Amino acid sequence: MNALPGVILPGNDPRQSLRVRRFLLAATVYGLAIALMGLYVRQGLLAIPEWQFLSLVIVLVNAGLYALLRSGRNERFVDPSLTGLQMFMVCLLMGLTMYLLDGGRGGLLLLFLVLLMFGVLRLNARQFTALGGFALLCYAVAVGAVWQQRPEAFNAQVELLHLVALSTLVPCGGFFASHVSRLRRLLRDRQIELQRAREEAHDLRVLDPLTGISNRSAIIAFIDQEWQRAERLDQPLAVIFVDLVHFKRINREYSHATGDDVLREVARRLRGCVRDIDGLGRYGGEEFLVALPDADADEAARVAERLRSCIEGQRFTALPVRERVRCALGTSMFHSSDPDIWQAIERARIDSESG
Ligand SMILES: Nc1nc2c(ncn2[C@@H]2O[C@H](COP(=O)(O)OP(=O)(O)OP(=O)(O)O)[C@@H](O)[C@H]2O)c(=O)[nH]1
Repeated sequence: MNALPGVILPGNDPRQSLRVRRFLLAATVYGLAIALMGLYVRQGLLAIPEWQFLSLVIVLVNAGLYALLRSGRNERFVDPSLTGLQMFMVCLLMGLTMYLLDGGRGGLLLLFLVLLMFGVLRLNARQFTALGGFALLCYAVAVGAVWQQRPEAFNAQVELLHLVALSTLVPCGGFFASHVSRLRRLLRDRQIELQRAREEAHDLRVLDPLTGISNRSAIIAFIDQEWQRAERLDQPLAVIFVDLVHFKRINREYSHATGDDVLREVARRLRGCVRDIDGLGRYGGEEFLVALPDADADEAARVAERLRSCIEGQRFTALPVRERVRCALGTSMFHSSDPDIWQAIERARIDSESG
């Protein structure tokens, strides 16, 4: 079965693959029906040319459906699983088979019922009831035609029983279809919830809850990755250490909540001052790190000045007009002689203290 993906099944699309798998299962049942018809031929209930004709029609219908699914053209249909179309073909093929048989319709009818039950997997109760009604109609038309044209091949009592048995499929299948479609909805809701929970867990893992930018471990991981890339491509990598000066006083004079607002606003301004490819993270309480891939020392100094004016140049709405937030910035370049990223970060921190 492992060799199937890519050859018989579309290997790169799990939903298409599931549709083709389901189709192949139904095609196997058709294969069984053709084999069973061979027994009918031996019993004299079906003529050889009619068996060949039925087999050819079944093979052509299935080849067409497979080509639609495998080429991806099914995606253009309202229901890309083609369940409605497949069920429609089941009803027509069942009608044709029942018409051509001279007796023993019950046995093959069972296999067609199995094929109809595939509809339960995709159709809702209303659609399945309509399908069951259409199946009944096809059967009734087929045996009605036998009664008209070959009365010797028609047994009223048996056909009546078949029709009654077929009619029980409608409510039973409808019940299963509604149950399965409820389960499908439930599964979809659970998948959405799971996806949301995954995203939240990811955010909790990598984002700083106060500022929404990368947390310490995420910015360190980013720098580590960029450092390896810079080494490989022989490109420069700069880091800027940003420390808010006397932040303790802001907390003390205007409250911790005001301090939080200032930190959030600082993070927002920093984000607005760097490129999308640059890394920005909260390193500690009032300390931030900015990583600049492919930036040399001059570029890092220019960015540092821009960051300073972003923070110091405008007032913070959480603070009185006269109050300004000051910052100390330090820059550093990563060297290939550094044993790890911490040396460059430490150099930037020391640089911020001396500045
Ligand atoms: N509001 C708020 N304050 C924080 C947060 N994290 C750390 N701080 C505060 O930041 C201050 C950091 O103090 P220090 O390390 O002495 O830094 P500073 O007061 O800016 O002094 P210098 O860096 O030496 O200029 C402390 O008062 C912490 O309580 C936070 O999430 N929210």
